[in-house]
Amino acid sequence: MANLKGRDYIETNDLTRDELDLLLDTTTELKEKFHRGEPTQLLPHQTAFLLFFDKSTRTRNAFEAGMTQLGGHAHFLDADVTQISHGETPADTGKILSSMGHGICIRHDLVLNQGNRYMREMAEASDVPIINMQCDVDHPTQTLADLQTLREHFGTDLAGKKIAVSWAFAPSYAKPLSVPQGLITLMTRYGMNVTLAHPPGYNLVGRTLEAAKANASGSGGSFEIVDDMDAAFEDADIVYPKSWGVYDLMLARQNANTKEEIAENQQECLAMNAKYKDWICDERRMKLAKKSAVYMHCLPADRGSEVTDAVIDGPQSIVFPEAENRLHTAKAIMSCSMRERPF
Ligand SMILES: CC(=O)N[C@@H](CCCN)C(=O)O
Ligand SMILES: NC(=O)OP(=O)(O)O
Repeated sequence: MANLKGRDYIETNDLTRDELDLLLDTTTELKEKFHRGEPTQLLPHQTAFLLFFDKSTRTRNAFEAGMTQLGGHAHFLDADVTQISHGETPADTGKILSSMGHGICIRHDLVLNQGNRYMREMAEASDVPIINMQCDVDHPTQTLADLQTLREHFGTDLAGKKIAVSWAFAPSYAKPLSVPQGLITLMTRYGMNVTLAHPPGYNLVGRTLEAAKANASGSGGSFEIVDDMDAAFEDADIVYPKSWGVYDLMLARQNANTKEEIAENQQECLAMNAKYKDWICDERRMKLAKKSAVYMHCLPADRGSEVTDAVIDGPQSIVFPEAENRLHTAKAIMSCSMRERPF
């Protein structure tokens, strides 16, 4: 029987199907109890540290409210106001925090080759579970909530469903690559037919593409890459259009040391994005998908650029139930990793 006590949750690909299913079943149980108003104090007196290198609305609040509902406390840490900003190492930070609490949750997503490595180094040194609240490789608490939302909508057998994970135009900022990477890696585990679409230059990290291919062949699903948003939407059951940054520029950020260099990198990325303003999810494109298709987005969405108001506020959109599921999955991940099997 699957048991995740003491385990890290850094990439969904680190877990077996049974372990992922345990998290999904626990999510369902916790969600039902939440809506019935029943207590779920599975982690009394426990502390989870929430360490953020980047902004958040959903993730922070899902983990903070979630930990309160589990009977424990979530302690928010802005990396900029800790000694991390003076160079204290992930190993030392992890050792200290794990001597004072029961779990460490981290968001470190903005630069390729940094966030995932940071979490792995901290995990190596710390005695408590490390939970990835978004890194450069994966956003596994988001994609688990997405999978939960799909199971609620379509039922637990998602094999054969077509999901279009497409790049979309955004003028706001160069968004991380981790959501599309996490989606193609996880949805292919569940036998889904995953189509990834993006303009040239918006490729994803190679090892996540390899994982998606391997996962699809292992589950009887499929994985393909196209350069045309319409083709991806054709006959899809699920569309998940969202923006992400230019691969080479996201990689080059590793060498950007000053605020000015990062701002320049951001401007170059937005200038490239502006070439593809027609990559928007609008009502015409939604008609290419199945009539029964659902629209998803991790949020925040750039309204009017990534998606029209008519689509995101329309009958096919499931973005708000999807966002609510961030709470229930966060609780499932914390309770399964920070104690014995709860149910
Ligand atoms: C962290 C960030 O700024 N952007 C995130 C939003 C949260 C994840 N769904 C992104 O679009 O990937
Ligand atoms: N979807 C998501 O992770 O949102 P936040 O960036 O607001 O946490």
